[in-house]
Amino acid sequence: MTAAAHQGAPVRPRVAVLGAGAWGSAMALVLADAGADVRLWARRPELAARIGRDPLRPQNPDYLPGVVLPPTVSATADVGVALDGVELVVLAVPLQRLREQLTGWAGRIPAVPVVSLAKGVETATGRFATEVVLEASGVPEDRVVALSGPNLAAEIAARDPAATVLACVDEDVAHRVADLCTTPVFRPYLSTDRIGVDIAGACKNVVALAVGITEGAGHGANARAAILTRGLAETTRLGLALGANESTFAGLAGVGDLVATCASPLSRNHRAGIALGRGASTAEALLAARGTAEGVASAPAVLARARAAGVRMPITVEVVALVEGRTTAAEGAERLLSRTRTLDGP
Ligand SMILES: NC(=O)C1=CN([C@@H]2O[C@H](COP(=O)(O)OP(=O)(O)OC[C@H]3O[C@@H](n4cnc5c(N)ncnc54)[C@H](O)[C@@H]3O)[C@@H](O)[C@H]2O)C=CC1
Ligand SMILES: O=C(CO)COP(=O)(O)O
Repeated sequence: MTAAAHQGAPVRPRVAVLGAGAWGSAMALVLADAGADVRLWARRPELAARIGRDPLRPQNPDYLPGVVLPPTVSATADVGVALDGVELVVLAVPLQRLREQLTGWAGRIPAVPVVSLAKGVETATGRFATEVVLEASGVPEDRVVALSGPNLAAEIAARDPAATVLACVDEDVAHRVADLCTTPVFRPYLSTDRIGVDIAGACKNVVALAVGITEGAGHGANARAAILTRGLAETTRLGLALGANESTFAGLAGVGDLVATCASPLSRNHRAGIALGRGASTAEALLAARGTAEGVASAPAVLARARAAGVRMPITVEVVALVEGRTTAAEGAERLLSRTRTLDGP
């Protein structure tokens, strides 16, 4: 027993956040505010050193400029140090890099809940984020939790109020994770529809690109709302085909995240979409995003998954064509508007 525990001081749970980009760093702040000692793992030793230069005022200016993290966040580039004695592991690595990292950490992840923060589809396999976690880590399904919702990292790091969804097939595990990350301004809701939450998060990035494209092409609020709503309809269609619950798409991880991402200039996918709509190349749009815009890599994989399931996703089709340089925003809009008349809804 430590001296602190012996004297009755509360013992802070220890948690690991693996990935020190914007979202990993913001979640480290939330977990620390909720009472945890957080080990934030950065792939690059120089980033870990920069974050921890002043241990009383840790900062990650490259990803969260102007934000001082709580002193109970410590950074390391040694994953063994990060994982030592933790009650929770949070994965905050961009999706296209997640499998290689998890494979490298094989056998090192302790038997605790593992939370996946990524939103996307792996291009090589068509797998959604928690499917990659399950396959590459060997962690059983009842310990894998998808966290997703309207959660722009900069707003969370500024302690602006927000809600999110924690989805796990075992609701008790989602409750345990919620206990570790609830703060006065960060409120988790629970779900058992892990795959639905994953699908919603991946597809909203593609829809955010489409809304940005519409905006960049100079169209107004009506057009943007049409793309958002019909984007949600095709996302729901895919979800239903893959076994998700329809209600998930009407919740925080569905319409909630779409509204936040499609409305906010903080969204990297939104910014990339605006650039594409103005005629930028995909490479230029990725630079304009200033950070990971998962929708660009994920869109073709979402479409492949939809086609394999026999699901129509006309907006995603046009995003993919534009990202692959096969069409223009104007041609895409014309095709979408001239499609065969159909019923509203998914
Ligand atoms: N930033 C946000 O507001 C939110 C992001 N997300 C999701 O979280 C995931 C991570 O995004 P962000 O932290 O925002 O990205 P980011 O662009 O801010 O940072 C990505 C981080 O990953 C690191 N990285 C790159 N390759 C890596 C590798 N092979 N192994 C380990 N780390 C590597 C980068 O150095 C950087 O530190 C994405 O899937 C994103 O969609 C979800 C909700 C909110
Ligand atoms: O997922 C997000 C907000 O919920 C962040 O969106 P971007 O990845 O587009 O910045």
